Amino acid sequence: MLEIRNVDKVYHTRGKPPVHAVRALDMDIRSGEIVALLGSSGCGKTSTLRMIAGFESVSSGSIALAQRPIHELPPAKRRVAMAFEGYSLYPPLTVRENIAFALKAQQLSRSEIAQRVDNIARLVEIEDILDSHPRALSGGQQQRVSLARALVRDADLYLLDEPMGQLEPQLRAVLRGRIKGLLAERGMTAIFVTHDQTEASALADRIAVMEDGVLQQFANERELKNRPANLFVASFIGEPPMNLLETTVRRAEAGFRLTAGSGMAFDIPSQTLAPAAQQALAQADRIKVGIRPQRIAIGSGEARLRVVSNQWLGDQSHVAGECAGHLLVAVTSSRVAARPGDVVPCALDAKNLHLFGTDGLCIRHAEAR
Ligand SMILES: Nc1ncnc2c1ncn2[C@@H]1O[C@H](COP(=O)(O)OP(=O)(O)OP(=O)(O)O)[C@@H](O)[C@H]1O
Repeated sequence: MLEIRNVDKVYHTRGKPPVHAVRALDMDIRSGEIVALLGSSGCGKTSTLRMIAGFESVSSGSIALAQRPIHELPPAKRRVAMAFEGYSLYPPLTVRENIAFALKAQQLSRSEIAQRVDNIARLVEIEDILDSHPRALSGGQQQRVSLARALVRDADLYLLDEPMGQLEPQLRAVLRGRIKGLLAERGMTAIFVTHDQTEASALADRIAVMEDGVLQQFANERELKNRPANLFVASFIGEPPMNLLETTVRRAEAGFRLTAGSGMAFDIPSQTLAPAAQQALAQADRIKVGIRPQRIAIGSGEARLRVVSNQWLGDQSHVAGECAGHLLVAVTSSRVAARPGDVVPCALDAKNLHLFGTDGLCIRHAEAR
C-alpha cells in the first residue's frame, strides 16, 4: 500500500550545519493498517510524515502509495489527508467551514457534506463549537477540529501528527477507541506520530520505533517487548524499562558463563545460541544482558536483593533493590511485604535474559512465555 524506499531527509539552513533528520528509511505499510511512529523528540517522526504528505521534499529515495510514485507530486495530488501538529486551521472560517472545506474538492452535494461534517463532529465531540471560529477555541478543541478535518476526507492514507496530545486523559482514551473503530470500520490506512507508548499500543497494529533519524524496529507491541532488535528498543519499550547489566564473558564447558559482578553469574548453553551469536560471544570480552522486571521472581531463588524501595500500585508490586552491585527493578502481581533495607531472595534465570552484542544488536532473546 505505502512503500517508503531508502528515504533520507537532510535540512540545510544557511549559516548552520546540515541536519540529517531521517536516514535510509525503508517501510512497507499494508492497506487498512494503523501504524504508530514512536520515538523521542527530534528523532524524525514529523519529518517522515511531512515527506509522505508532500510538505517536505525527500532528499533522496522514493515513496509510492497504492503503486503510484508520489514523492514528486504536490500535496493535493497525493490522496493523503493530514492532521497537523500545529492544527493549521483557516482563521476566517468557522469550524464547520474548516471541516467542510476539505470536502469541497470532492464535488459532494451540500446535504452529503453537512451529514459528513455532523458525523465526524459527533465522533470527536465538537458539535457544540461548529459555528465558532478557531481563535475562540482552546488548544484541545483546535486539535479535534484538525483531526476531524483530516478524517472527514476520502483519501488513500491518513497521517495524524500527535493527534491527541492536547487532550485530557479521559477524553483521549474515549477518542482513541472511537478513532480506532472508525479506521477499522472503513478499512482506512493510517500513520500517527506519538511519543506515548500507551497510545501507540492502544491504537496501532504495528509500531515503528525511531531514534536519531533511524528506524530501529517495526513490529507489533508483543514483538517489540519479547524480541527487541537492539539495546535502544529494549530499553525504550516496556514499563518499567528492562534491567541492563554489563557482564564479562568466559567460555564454559557447555557454552558461556556471563558474570555480572561478584556473586551473579549466568550459564548460557551453546544450544540456546544461533551460530552467529556463539561467534559473537566467542569474540567478546564483555556484553550487556537485559532482563524484564516482570521476569525477575521475588521471594524465592539463589540471588539476594537488598530492597531500596517497594511500591504496591494496586495490582502489582514494583520492587527496586541492589543485587550483586547492580540496581534492579522487579515487578510481581502479588503484594511484597519487604521494607527498604530488607534482604529478599530473588531469581534471575538465564533463560529470561536477552543478550546484546558489542554493536548493541540483540544476539539472543529471552525464552518466549
Ligand atoms: N525545517 C527544518 N529545518 C531545519 N531542521 C529541522 C526542520 N524540521 C526539523 N528539523 C530538525 O530535524 C530533526 C528531526 O525533527 P522532527 O520534527 O522530524 O522530529 P520529531 O521526532 O517529530 O520531533 P518532535 O516529537 O519534537 O516533533 C530535529 O533535529 C529538528 O530540529
